[in-house]
Amino acid sequence: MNDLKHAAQQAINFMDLTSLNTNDSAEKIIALCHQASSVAGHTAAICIYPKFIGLARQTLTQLGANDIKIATVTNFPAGDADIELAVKETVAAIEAGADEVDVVFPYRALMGGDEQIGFDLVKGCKAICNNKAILKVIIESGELNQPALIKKASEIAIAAGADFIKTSTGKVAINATLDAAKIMLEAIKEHNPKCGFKAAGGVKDATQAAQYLQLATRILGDEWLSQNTFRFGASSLLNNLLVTLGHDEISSQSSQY
Ligand SMILES: O=C[C@H](O)COP(=O)(O)O
Repeated sequence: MNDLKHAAQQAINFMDLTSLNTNDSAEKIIALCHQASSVAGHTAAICIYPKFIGLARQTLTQLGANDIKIATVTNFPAGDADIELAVKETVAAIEAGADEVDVVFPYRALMGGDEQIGFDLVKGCKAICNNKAILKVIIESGELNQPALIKKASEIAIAAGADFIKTSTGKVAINATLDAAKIMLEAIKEHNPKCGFKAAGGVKDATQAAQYLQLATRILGDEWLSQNTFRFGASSLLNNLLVTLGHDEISSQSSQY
């Protein structure tokens, strides 16, 4: 297998196949579950709105694909500084059966100089997730924009117990970038290499995916890289990876759903 194919295969295994659109429907989520159990292997997770968790669980069970985790989002996409609401949404997500919760860090509060609220919000959500779900913290690196703020948000999230730090919601102008990823991966290396990293938003092809994987390997080493520490959050990457691996495009595979 050449390097690009190897990266494509890894990226499938490390992917949170995502659908977080206002027009998501039962049919679309069922199709997403089918796509996630791809001919080239299962993705790590699907990432969907909380109201679809039950349907996704049922569908994945029918497919014999319960190894695919169900991730959902809270405090999303605004990243408000309302701890009570973020915790309440996280409680509801876990009660609905989420395996993984991607919570948006109150990044605008941090930009306004408040470092405490982000810590408290992440700590509050982590206390709910503990032993039941893993917590990914979306720092919204494209909005933070400045390297010092990206580093600070990463450090706060890690200190408050994040299982992963994640670049972006996919809903703002700038989503995952290699520059932001480098800062976040270095923060993980410095503060807690058990914390994972998720590049989300705008990762569209195997070449881009390979760049993120190489960066992570360069900073944290080959042994660090696994489904437990690295994810891509992506809605359209899978198709390109399948083609890279010599399979049919997913649109034709999923047209029956
Ligand atoms: O977390 C994942 C993103 O929302 C998906 O972004 P994308 O549509 O650019 O792949």
